[in-house]
Amino acid sequence: MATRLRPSSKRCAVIGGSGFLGRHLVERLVDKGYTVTVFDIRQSYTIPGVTFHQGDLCDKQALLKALQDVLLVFHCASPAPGSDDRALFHRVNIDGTRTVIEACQEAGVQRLVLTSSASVVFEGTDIKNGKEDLPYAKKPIDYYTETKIQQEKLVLNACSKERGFLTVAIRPHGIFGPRDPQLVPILVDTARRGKMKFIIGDGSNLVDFTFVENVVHGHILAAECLKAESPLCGQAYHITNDEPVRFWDFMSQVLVGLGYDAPRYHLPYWLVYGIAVLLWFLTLLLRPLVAIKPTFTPMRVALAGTHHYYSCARAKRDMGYQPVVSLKEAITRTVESYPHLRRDVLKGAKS
Ligand SMILES: NC(=O)C1=CN([C@@H]2O[C@H](COP(=O)(O)OP(=O)(O)OC[C@H]3O[C@@H](n4cnc5c(N)ncnc54)[C@H](OP(=O)(O)O)[C@@H]3O)[C@@H](O)[C@H]2O)C=CC1
Ligand SMILES: CC(C)=CCC[C@@H](C)[C@H]1CC[C@H]2C3=C(CC[C@]12C)[C@@]1(C)CCC(=O)C[C@@H]1CC3
Repeated sequence: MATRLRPSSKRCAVIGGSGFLGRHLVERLVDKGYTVTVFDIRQSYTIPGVTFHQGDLCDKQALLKALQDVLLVFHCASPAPGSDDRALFHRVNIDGTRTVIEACQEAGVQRLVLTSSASVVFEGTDIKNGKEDLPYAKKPIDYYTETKIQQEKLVLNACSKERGFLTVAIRPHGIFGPRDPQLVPILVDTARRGKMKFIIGDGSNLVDFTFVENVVHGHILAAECLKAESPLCGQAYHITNDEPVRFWDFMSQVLVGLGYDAPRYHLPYWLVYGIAVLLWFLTLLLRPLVAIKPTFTPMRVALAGTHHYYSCARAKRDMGYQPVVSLKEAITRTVESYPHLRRDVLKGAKS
């Protein structure tokens, strides 16, 4: 007679495990001896021992198949923040997250760790050493932020010690590192089109950029500390590098590391923001005729020209979090991981 083994606490599923953060998380979990199942709309790699389930997280039946015998779930799937598709954000981040919660509860999952974002409190104005008790943004700066807020509320409100279903949300900020499809590639593309000459504002604004391995470390610590008697239940935690840096110094270090010039000329913040808003309206008006994707969206200008850095004191206190990779080492490793984006290599490929 076949005997069914009891699900192990080292068995977990990563929803969004094919993405940038998700894949780093999967790799670390495997290193730590976890048995990992990935659920994602696409499969972008293979790792021996990791099981892949390709499907849409809005499909409960597909999720239920992937969550069999799983006690711990990481949910780090989301449409890309750069997409301007409100219906898609709503469907995946809000309706889809509701489906994830229901599927977890039906499958007997005990712990759910959500990747939220520190931007849930960002309204486009300065945040200095922001704590988790800041109110959610009343006027979210884009559809991404609007739906990340709803997503986080859904997950935290689902936490129930009575039902044995515990939840926690990790709020990283400005994740970067090897294989990131956003920050470095967009930066290099902007520089190659000659648009990275200008500093928006006076250049003194401090920002958190968080190395992906620190974000992964925060997620795993949260999962391992999430117990019925722990303070983590139903709470949100900032996870950063704990080394706020001037936005334009960070950008310059990455650009110079890859052989591009650092931005030098200053432009007034409100002028650039105003132009970005005008361009955004224009793209909306022209959308039926042409699809334009402006580089400087109001969101990016706000992120580039304001202070936005967060305290991770709560994560230090409740889960003993400390960044495992310093900002200096993280930038070096990131720059080294993009040899194909170096100016000399791209120039050579063109000629
Ligand atoms: N990058 C950053 O700076 C920050 C990110 N975050 C959060 O971290 C998480 C991970 O981000 P990141 O790794 O950068 O993003 P990625 O886009 O690299 O990863 C997300 C993954 O989820 C997949 N996915 C999207 N929609 C669905 C769906 N309906 N069903 C199943 N899978 C789906 C994506 O597939 P596909 O690529 O095909 O869409 C992708 O593989 C997100 O929740 C994001 O909001 C928070 C703070 C900062
Ligand atoms: C001004 C300019 C063109 C800069 C290029 C870099 C930007 C693409 C990044 C700088 C800050 C980044 C960031 C995010 C995406 C990439 C940047 C805009 C997020 C919006 C990703 C999703 C989040 O949850 C918050 C991030 C904040 C920082």
